[in-house]
Amino acid sequence: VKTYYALKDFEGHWSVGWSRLWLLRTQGSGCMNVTFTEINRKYGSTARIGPGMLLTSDPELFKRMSAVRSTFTRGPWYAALKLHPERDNITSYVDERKHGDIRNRMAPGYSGKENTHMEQDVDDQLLKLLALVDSKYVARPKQGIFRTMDLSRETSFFTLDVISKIAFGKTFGFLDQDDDPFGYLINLAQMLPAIIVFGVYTELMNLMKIPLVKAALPKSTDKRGLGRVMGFASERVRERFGRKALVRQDMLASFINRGLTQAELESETLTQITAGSDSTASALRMTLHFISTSPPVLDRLLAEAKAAIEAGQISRPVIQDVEARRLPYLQACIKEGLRIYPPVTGLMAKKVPDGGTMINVDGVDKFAPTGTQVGWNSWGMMHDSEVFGPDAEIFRPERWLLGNTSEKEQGRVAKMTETVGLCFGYGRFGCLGRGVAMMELNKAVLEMLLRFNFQPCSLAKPFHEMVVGFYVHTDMHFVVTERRQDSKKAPAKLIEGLGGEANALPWAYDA
Ligand code: HEM
Repeated sequence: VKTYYALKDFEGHWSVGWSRLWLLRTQGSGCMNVTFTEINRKYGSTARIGPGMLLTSDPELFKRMSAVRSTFTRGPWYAALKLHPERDNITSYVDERKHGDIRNRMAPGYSGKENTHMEQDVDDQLLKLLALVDSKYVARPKQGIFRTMDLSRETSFFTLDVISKIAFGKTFGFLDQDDDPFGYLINLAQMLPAIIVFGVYTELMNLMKIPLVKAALPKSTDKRGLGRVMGFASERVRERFGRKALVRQDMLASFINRGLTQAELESETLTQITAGSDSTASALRMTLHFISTSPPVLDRLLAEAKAAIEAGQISRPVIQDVEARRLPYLQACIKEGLRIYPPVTGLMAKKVPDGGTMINVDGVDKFAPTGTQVGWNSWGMMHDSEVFGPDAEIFRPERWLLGNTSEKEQGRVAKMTETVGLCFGYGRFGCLGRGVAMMELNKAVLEMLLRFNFQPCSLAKPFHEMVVGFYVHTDMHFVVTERRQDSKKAPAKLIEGLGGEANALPWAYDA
């Protein structure tokens, strides 16, 4: 009764003041993003979703909670992100001091400033992906070759190989084998729902101390799944220690230089892989999906790219990150892809500090007591028509281009840009891999579309989806054909605005 009354000012489903079952059912439904968005639309920008638990789609509250000097802390929800049986990792530390310390030591490695091979490593993996698509998946009907490609798998293989290459200097080999030899993706799809249950019933984390449960968790000696990937990462870590230690200039080297121990590294590398691959893969596949199913958008993007190639502004065979950031329409497409399908849908719940706090819900101040957790509704935030316009449900990159130079218009685009940046979190919890992710998207979106035409096999059901913090996409079958390189010049009206920084999302998070 006390818990119920503590949050009585906040509206929500009738049961959520008393029980966590509604939250568990919603999170397990496979479409929690949609239900959460309905809740925030119906009950206010911050609504109640469980005893002691709120949900917000309000960008201002989200920024206030994550800001560098905010007194909000991570809520118990974060403990569910502990993937290793014994050790925490950067995403799971609830203790602010420990999180701050490890973050400070890991940020330089993630930023790429100490990793001189990073861009070349991304290029190499992209070229491998392009060659694979060309040799194995391009349909050539005139030669009687009909085949399809599962974009969900290939995009995951690409981001997994990129992250392993830039992190440890060696790829997992997903693209080489064009397969998931470890059963990693299947195992991840099984683990994510468990993380959701632990996020709701955090006390269940104690089960991990039971030897039988502990034995079932992924470990580096496993032959398959997440454990096999952990094993691969552990081997790479081991190579850097001892008498004949391997010396390389990459993320791992940067972490070691900042004093991370072998044990810390083994736990962090698994997080690096899961945080760094799935999010970017889903952004890439969904952006490709939306562009290739919107012919006017595709035409305009290709026109911009071809004009830039003709003007010598794009390196071949792979565009450089800095060049991509100067293409306004490419940037608009990438931001629109992140917005329409924000890659992280987990609650990332922050905790109200001692003394409680006032939360403004659509103009009305409401009191949230100490310890209340406030979860994030990323989908609702990115589909907010107040910020993104009345057509927020539609993929329309044009919304990111300035209609005129008035202050009002600049303010509109600046507000959207700031809000879409929240896809990566904010402030002291913001994504450390944002620069890497943007580099992958800048290159892969353009180079894939310059070479290939993608046509979904089924327009009625282009893919299967399960939303469990990340997205598990399967059966995303496309017919891929070679794009004819015609030399016709692109119409000028499609390519205006080249040059400058194109309002790109910043290269790296720099607080
Ligand atoms: C489009 C791709 C990506 C998106 C949308 C994304 C989004 C996020 C979000 C929402 C958070 C948590 C924010 C919070 O707790 O409030 C996060 C944290 C993090 N991400 Fe990403 N991420 C992406 C790609 C990557 C990549 C490629 C890497 C690694 C190279 C990475 C590494 C991390 C790390 C290490 C953290 C934890 C930061 C901390 O706890 O201090 N992410 N990301």
